[in-house]
Amino acid sequence: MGSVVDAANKEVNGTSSAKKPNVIFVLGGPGSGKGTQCAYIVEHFGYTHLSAGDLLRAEIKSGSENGTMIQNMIKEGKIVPSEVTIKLLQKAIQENGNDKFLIDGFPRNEENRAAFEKVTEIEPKFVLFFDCPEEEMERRLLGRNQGREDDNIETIRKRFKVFLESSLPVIQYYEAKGKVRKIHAAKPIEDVFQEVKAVFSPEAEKILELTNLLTFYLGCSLGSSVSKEISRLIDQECVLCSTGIETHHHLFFECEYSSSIWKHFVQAILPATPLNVHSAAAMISHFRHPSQAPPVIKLIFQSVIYLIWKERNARVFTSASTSAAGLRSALDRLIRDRLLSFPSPDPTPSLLQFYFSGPRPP
Ligand SMILES: Nc1ncnc2c1ncn2[C@@H]1O[C@H](COP(=O)(O)OP(=O)(O)O)[C@@H](O)[C@H]1O
Ligand SMILES: Nc1ccn([C@H]2C[C@H](O)[C@@H](COP(=O)(O)OP(=O)(O)O)O2)c(=O)n1
Repeated sequence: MGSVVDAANKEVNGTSSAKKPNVIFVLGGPGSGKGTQCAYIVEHFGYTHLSAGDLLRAEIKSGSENGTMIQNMIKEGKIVPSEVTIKLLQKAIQENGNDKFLIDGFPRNEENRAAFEKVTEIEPKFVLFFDCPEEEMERRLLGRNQGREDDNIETIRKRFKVFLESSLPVIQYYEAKGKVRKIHAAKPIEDVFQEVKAVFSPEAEKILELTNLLTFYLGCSLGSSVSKEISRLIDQECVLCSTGIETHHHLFFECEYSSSIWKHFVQAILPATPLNVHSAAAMISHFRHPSQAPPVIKLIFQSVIYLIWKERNARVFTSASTSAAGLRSALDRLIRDRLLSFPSPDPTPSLLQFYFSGPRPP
């Protein structure tokens, strides 16, 4: 049976308990510079580069039974069936000792994306998207000079069409999940890499972690002003307790002020004070009975995270502050208002009645 932490990992990352490699999808139109930048990332950040196109071309060369089919599809600028490409990617991942991969040129359509997720249960950490105008990509492809059969103007135009119709929707899918890191790719190689480097910096990692955390709890993707504000949340003193460094873990879970808010719900509704993002997620996913519990618990988590974040911002920007007791009352009101707007489930008691079986603020 999986542990609570396993379940939490699954809830947060969409992965099962087995250690999954860290995957970044590298997407962009043909000739946007994906392969070129991947080589730099490998050198600077220790990733292994897997190019779906290179794996397919190697498969043609190897004389495999699929070779002719793959060759014909590439010549036409079409996308090879997912099962073929995914098998090659899986094999390459398994044969490699590394645990972090740049998967370049994949997923190229919705079928690629859904099949990869289903087969591997891997959710990318983020998607690096090289945004480049068509004229520039065309110029680069015509000058690429690697002897590729598909770098001729007729096939290039077909590949552009496939990119717009099939690949852009995949990027939009990840955009809605807050996972796309867009790079302006029309600049000289070194300048593009400066932008890429910023995405891989330790600071960016912390921002990514916190953005994912807030997106997960608030159940929506975050606006750019929130993302900008999150980027400030690094290595400065916590404004709620003034005794710790304001990492996301500290701010939402460890801080005395925040943990006193969580404690308010312990025993009656929550089994314990959540110590971190994983235990919080595990609590949500493990409360299956009674049926009223999961939505109420999810709402409690969203509301606590939301109000702690709001309180933190009020202190940073307006110097106004609310005591922990005041915040607990505001929280109680917020939760009751939200529960009143939920449709009543059958059978009774309602979500609100379930919530009232918990503690009242002092
Ligand atoms: N920023 C850039 N400016 C000019 N040429 C570039 C740039 N990035 C890549 N190239 C060149 O453009 C061509 C296509 O780049 P490549 O990395 O193979 O693109 P992709 O993998 O996206 O198809 C290559 O010949 C490469 O040397
Ligand atoms: N996921 C993928 C990736 C590439 N392919 C095929 C179809 C693409 O036109 C070719 C070339 O892809 P590759 O990523 O090497 O090159 P470009 O980004 O088009 O320059 O390979 C595929 O069918 N499925």
